[in-house]
Amino acid sequence: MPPAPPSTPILATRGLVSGYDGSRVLHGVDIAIPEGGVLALLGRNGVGKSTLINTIMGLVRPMAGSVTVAGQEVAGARPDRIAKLGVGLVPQGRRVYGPLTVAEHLDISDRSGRQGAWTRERVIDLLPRLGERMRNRGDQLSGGEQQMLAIARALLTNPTILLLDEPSDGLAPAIVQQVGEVVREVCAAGMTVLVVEQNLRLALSVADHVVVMQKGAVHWDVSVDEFRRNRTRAEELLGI
Ligand SMILES: Nc1ncnc2c1ncn2[C@@H]1O[C@H](COP(=O)(O)OP(=O)(O)OP(=O)(O)O)[C@@H](O)[C@H]1O
Repeated sequence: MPPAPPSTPILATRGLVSGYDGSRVLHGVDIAIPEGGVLALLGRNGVGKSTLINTIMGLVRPMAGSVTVAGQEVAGARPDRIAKLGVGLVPQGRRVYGPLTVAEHLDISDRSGRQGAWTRERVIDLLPRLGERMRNRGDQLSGGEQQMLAIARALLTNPTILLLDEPSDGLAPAIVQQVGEVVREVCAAGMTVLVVEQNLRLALSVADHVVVMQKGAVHWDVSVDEFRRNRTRAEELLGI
């Protein structure tokens, strides 16, 4: 029997070059995630992790290279088109609007997102604290609650691929653990995930694959098991 053809990754970049005002931050990045895969994107500050996520989402315009979602080329497409193809973003810094209530945030995602299995009931079931805070404004929420809201908002758009940019940033250790549990549940539900995360323990607890970036390029692309076996190299690359 001939060997089965390699399955098309659901999210892939090839030779992706991107940056700001003509200056390059990404110098030809190749990543590929199979359906249901969870990739942790690691690297020191400023290597271009957020730039990669924002370029995939269409928020930063690529200068060259390709981004494909389920085989469809989307490099240079607008963020709303990329979202419609099933890419959801939990942005760095959460981007919660102070004057809007939790319910109003969720209404916006409900209206603008795709229909699917992530209903409001399911999302509140996953994030019960938000259910208790429905009438509270964004600026009345703790950092952890804002992060939960950012995750809820993205899930309500029913993505098939979720991009998470530093979900544990600035949170107390107990809250980091809660965020980790939520991310693990979302992954266990079969979501394809690309997560940028400084908290190595959290990153390795959710991911099956690791990409370490250096200076705008992929430096190391390995399974989590291989990463754990090369602890010294990992520490050297990440400066920990
Ligand atoms: N909006 C922007 N305009 C101009 N330069 C930017 C912008 N955003 C990021 N940069 C620059 O691009 C480079 C990569 O930043 P990026 O945020 O992608 O890195 P990162 O790996 O996500 O780092 P961190 O962990 O600090 O968030 C940095 O030199 C940064 O100053």
